[in-house]
Amino acid sequence: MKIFTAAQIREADAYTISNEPISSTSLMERAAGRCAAWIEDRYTPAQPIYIFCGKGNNGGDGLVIALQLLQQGYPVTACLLEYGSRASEDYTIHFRQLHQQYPGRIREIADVTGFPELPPGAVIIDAIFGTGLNKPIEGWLAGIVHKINDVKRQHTIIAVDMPSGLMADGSSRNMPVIHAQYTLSFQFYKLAFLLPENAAFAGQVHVLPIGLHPEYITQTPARYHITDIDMMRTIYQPRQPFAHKGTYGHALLIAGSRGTMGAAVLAARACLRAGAGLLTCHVPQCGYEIMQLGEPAAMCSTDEQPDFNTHFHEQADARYKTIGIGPGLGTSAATARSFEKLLAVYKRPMVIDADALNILSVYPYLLYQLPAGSILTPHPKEFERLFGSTTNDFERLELLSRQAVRLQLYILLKGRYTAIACPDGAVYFNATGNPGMATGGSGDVLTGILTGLLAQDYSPKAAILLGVWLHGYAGDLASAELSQEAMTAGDIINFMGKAFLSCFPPEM
Ligand SMILES: NC(=O)C1=CN([C@@H]2O[C@H](COP(=O)(O)OP(=O)(O)OC[C@H]3O[C@@H](n4cnc5c(N)ncnc54)[C@H](OP(=O)(O)O)[C@@H]3O)[C@@H](O)[C@H]2O)[C@@H](O)CC1
Ligand SMILES: Nc1ncnc2c1ncn2[C@@H]1O[C@H](COP(=O)(O)OP(=O)(O)O)[C@@H](O)[C@H]1O
Ligand SMILES: [K+]
Repeated sequence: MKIFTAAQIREADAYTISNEPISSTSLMERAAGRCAAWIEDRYTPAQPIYIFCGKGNNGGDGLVIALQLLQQGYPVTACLLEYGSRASEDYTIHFRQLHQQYPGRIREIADVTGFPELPPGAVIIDAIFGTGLNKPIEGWLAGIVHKINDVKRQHTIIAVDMPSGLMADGSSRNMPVIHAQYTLSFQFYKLAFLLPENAAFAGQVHVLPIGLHPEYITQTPARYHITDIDMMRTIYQPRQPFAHKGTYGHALLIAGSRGTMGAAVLAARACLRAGAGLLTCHVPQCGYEIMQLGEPAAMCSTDEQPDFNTHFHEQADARYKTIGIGPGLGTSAATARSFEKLLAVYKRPMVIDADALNILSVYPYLLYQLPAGSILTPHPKEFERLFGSTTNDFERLELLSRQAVRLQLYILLKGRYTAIACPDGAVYFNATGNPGMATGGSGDVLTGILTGLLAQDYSPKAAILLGVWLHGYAGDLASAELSQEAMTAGDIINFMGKAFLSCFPPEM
């Protein structure tokens, strides 16, 4: 699914209005009607509801929601914020209707002392600002935002289209922003919802389709995308009936050292669970039995060194469809030297994670020797070590994308919505996963999955989109059965089978 900027969303609205055609008032009624229906599905008509409206079209949505809920018998109070701006045309039209039909339900607020006394359990609807926000909220309006946030533990806050105060496409650091539990976003995600610095604002995002014109959506290029199951179904390749293990590639995993062999075992198990035909793991001598017992289906090659890997470059020949390197590897000088020699001989896209990334941050010239199309999988700290720090998440996203283009690599910045930056400048956010995956070893599992998919001849981009999706999906299945607290990285591997079956049900 494409993620459009606020300006593109305005264009999509305008395109729909002139090409569907539909009046702008009716489009607002359609959009706000979807919000009202969402609320009606969840709350009985006894539910007190306070709708805070700004004077633009987001406020207009609030008025339409008020009208519709009042017609259904909900005790709604429309709190209209009178901050001096001229009201939008559609706001004015719906204000007149509300004023005619329910004058007693309107409350005009002209400063912070006008903030209403809320009855226990009242639901707050935030329709103050949407995509039209073009500067931070200031003055007494900011006071209203703080008042709403002060009661967020006692009242559910539902934001219409966006939490007010949040910029759709830029940083809102240190600005007053509504802390919503739910955001009902029209037709698209906004980029701002997906970045960790905004974690407190949007809450659970529900994207409500409002019938914006499909022609605009397909014809307009977007730089950012969010993955979905339809995309996965175009990527996934079912196995062939006459396949043999050679069909699905031989992967080499270079991982582990004394004390971190678990990372290597997790990556190995995940690689096989992702479907690799054959897997060889290169481990230090101390890891031989651990690996053989930890994953009997993997073959094992041992290093000259007892405690860490130093001679893996001698292994890396054309037999291997791909290489995954890094989990638990260690960063000794001898390991780094072997990595450099590996890069001189091995030219297919590989997966580079954990300590292999840390080696790259100490020897950054190696970044230029990575095979084109290789995949780097940093978490935010590893990313910072590699590419430096930024002042906000939007700048970091820009840096991520710039580096992927400059180095012609795929770079995954891991997190709640893992950002997948491609060499062509596009960035995909992954939609699956949950905080149960914030547990040691989850990243090693991802490395294994990506290596396993590359071995099967998925292109790097396909392997990443599918692999990150399945990793998060398996994590979601694991958390549903085991809880976010009790699940471990190994459970993500254990649920890979159910993830495949549920995303790609086999044809009977
Ligand atoms: N037909 C359609 O297009 C549809 C639109 N829809 C809805 O419209 C929403 C976008 O509406 P919008 O463009 O009117 O912007 P909105 O967010 O209500 O702001 C209003 C104005 O406030 C001002 N302003 C900005 N920042 C400010 C600040 N900090 N403090 C004070 N004032 C500030 C600024 O005006 P300015 O001050 O620049 O003159 C801005 O223009 C969208 O999110 C969705 O909910 C849906 O109904 C679907 C159909
Ligand atoms: N809150 C979260 N929501 C979704 N996914 C998460 C969350 N926290 C962590 N993850 C995922 O778990 C993995 C953690 O990777 P990483 O930090 O490298 O772990 P480790 O180094 O312990 O293996 C990443 O793929 C990340 O996207
Ligand atoms: K809003």
